[in-house]
Order: sequence, then structure tokens, then C-alpha cells
Amino acid sequence: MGKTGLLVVNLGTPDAPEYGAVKRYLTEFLMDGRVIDIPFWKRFLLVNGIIAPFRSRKVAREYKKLWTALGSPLLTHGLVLVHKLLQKFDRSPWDVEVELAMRYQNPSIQVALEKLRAKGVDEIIVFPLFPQYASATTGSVNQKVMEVVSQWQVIPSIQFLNSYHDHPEFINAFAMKVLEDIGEHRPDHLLFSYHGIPERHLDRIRVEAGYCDTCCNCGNGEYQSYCYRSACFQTSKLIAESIGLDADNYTTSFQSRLGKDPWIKPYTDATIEELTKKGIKNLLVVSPSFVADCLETTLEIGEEYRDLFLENGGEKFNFTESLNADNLWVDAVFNIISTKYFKTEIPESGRIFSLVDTESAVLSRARSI
Ligand SMILES: C=CC1=C(C)c2cc3[nH]c(cc4nc(cc5[nH]c(cc1n2)c(C)c5CCC(=O)O)C(CCC(=O)O)=C4C)c(C)c3C=C
Ligand SMILES: [Fe+2]
Ligand SMILES: [Fe+2]
Repeated sequence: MGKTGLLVVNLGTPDAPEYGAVKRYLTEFLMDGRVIDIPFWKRFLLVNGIIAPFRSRKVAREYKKLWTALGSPLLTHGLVLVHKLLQKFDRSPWDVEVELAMRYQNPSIQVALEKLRAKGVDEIIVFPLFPQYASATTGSVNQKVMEVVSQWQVIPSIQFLNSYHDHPEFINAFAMKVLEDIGEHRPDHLLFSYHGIPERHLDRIRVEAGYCDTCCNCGNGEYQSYCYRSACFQTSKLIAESIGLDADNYTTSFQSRLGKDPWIKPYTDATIEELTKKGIKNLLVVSPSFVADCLETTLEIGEEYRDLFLENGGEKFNFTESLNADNLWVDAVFNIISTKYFKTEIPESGRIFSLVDTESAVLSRARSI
């Protein structure tokens, strides 16, 4: 077997918590036709004339609150994850190079793929940091990868891992985090809050894939793994089952709406209000559409939704941190990749290697971007 390149990809984040960098990020992101799926000229006017100039100042202020000495948390978690994965693959029987890429801004997919090519990989596995497939996220990453390699003389064999929302390794990793927090905070109720998407995006997939109208009906009956909403309900169900939580004790909802079009429901803000009306006083929120903490978890859930819950009579609000670069998650990614692509059973004793995290190793990687 030759050398394999593992491309780990997340959404992207601005290069700095400043107006200009945020505007560049939002413009690249929202000009993607898979994200705002309207005709180009309308999108161009909307993004360049309204959203980017007016939203960037407020969003830059939010990024400033989030920023650490190492940069944006989304990027830092990705760098540490990749660093640990490299250590694991170095001790494995397989010859694997690992690179982090962001769909928007840096490190770009183009640069990361060029690095893998320079290292002589002859096949590439694309691992999105999105457990549930959406055209706006995984679909867009896959399209970009194909655009880049289409310019190469030698197009390597490429494996796209489209989703792992129901993979036992992913479910188990999140379940462990939730279980720990349930033990600590003893909540009355668990809220699974996923990033939303416009309803129109689901309709497009439904028509293209020939799914029935009710495929994503609240997780009941058949589910379709390419229907983002349905996959989110399935993730909640599997995590809940694995920790022995009854259906009455958890709810699934969708957050982070942008614009006036209808997004998939139920909305997280409305759900939080309903839960308080039902007398829920102690709420634990978990967001398994994100495998790394970022603006949408730390600030939107950790501040906005916390305030909303407390203003409506809630008393205790806690948020389960994401998988970030926990060894639990590193092991899960390693196991997902090696069992799927290297067709190997992982011996129980060989699963966990001791990993030494050095800030300087992460920093030097960050500087080379
Ligand atoms: C988890 C998967 C994600 C889906 C699905 C998704 C869809 C989606 N997002 C927007 C608009 C914005 N998202 C923003 C931030 C953001 N989104 C995700 C993930 C998903 N987005 C992440 C991980 C982040 C955080 C990045 C970070 O640096 O912390 C933003 C930027 C912030 C803001 O302006 O509020 C926007 C805008 C759309 C329109 C969409 C589906 C069509
Ligand atoms: Fe988003
Ligand atoms: Fe559906």
C-alpha cells in the first residue's frame, strides 16, 4: 500500500477578529452557491451590498471575545486534532500524512492538497468535521476538492467520507461527554441543538434523491442519511439510546438562522421558551453538529441561549463542550478511518496511544499556514 493523505476539513474562520478579515471570510463563505443558493447576481448584491458590510462589524466584536493567544478556537482545535492524528498514524502500520484545511479562508483546501501532493500521497481521504451531510458544508468541501484536483495531471484516488452522524465511534464519543455532564449537573432535560439550514436546501435534496415528504419527520420511522434534518434527529436518538435517556427527556432543535427564509424547525430559541413553560429549570445543551467549539457554540449557546433560558425562568443552564481535540475524539477519528479505509480491526489494547500535546508543535504548524 502506498502513501495516503488524510485531509481533515472544517468550515473556516476569519484570519483575525477584525472588520476586514471578517468581511473577507463572510464574503467568501456566503458567495458559495451551495450556502446561499440563489442566482449569482442576486447573491453578489446581497452579500457584497448588505450582509458583508453590515454584519462584519458585529461579528468581528464576537470573534474578539472568542479569540485566544493561539487564534480562533475552531482553527486551534483543528490543528491539535491533526497533530494528534499524525502521532497516532506514525505509530500505526499505515503510511498516512494528515493536513487540516478550511473550506473558507486558511489553511485553504488548495494549499493543504498541494502539501499532500508534495509529500507524494497517491490516494486521499477527505474527512469533513461535519458529522451530518449538508450540501452547504460537506457538499461544498467535496466540490472544492474536486475543483482543485481537476487541475492536476495525476488525479489521485479520492475517498469522500460524506457523513458519520450514526457511526458508533462518533456516537460513543459524544455520549461519553454528555454522560459526564449529566453526572455533574443533574439536568431535568437535555437539548440537542444543531446548526440549522434553510428548508429549501432539504427540499432540493428530497427532489434530487427522490425522498418522500416525510422522511425527516421528527426521527420517527425511516430516516434518510442525506437529509440533514433527519440525520440530526438520528444522532440525537442514538446518543440518547446509548446513555439510556427516554424520549421524553430530550428534545432536538436547530439554531444559527441567517436571513428571513424559513429554516428547518423546531428553532432552538422557541424550543427553549417552550421548555421553560413546561417547568424545566435545569437544562443541559449539547450540539453534535459541531465537533469543535466555535462562535456558534461558545457564544450563541453559551451566552445567548443561556440568557434566554434564565430570562424565561430557567435556573441552571449548562453546555456540553464539543469533542475538540479530546483523545476520545482522536481515537474515534482514527478508528473510523482505519476500519473503513484500511479494513482493519483495531485491537482493544492498541487503541489508545499516549499523546503528548505541545503548544509549540501546534504553534509551529499554525505559523506555517
Ligand atoms: C455544522 C455545520 C454547519 C452548517 C450546516 C452550516 C450552515 C450554514 N451556516 C450559515 C451561515 C453562517 N455560519 C457561520 C458560522 C459557522 N457555521 C458553522 C457550521 C455550519 N454552518 C461553523 C462551524 C461556524 C463557526 C465558525 C467560527 O469561526 O467560529 C457564520 C459566521 C458567523 C456569523 O456571521 O454569524 C455564518 C454567516 C449558512 C447560511 C448556512 C446554511 C446555508
Ligand atoms: Fe454556519
Ligand atoms: Fe427529510
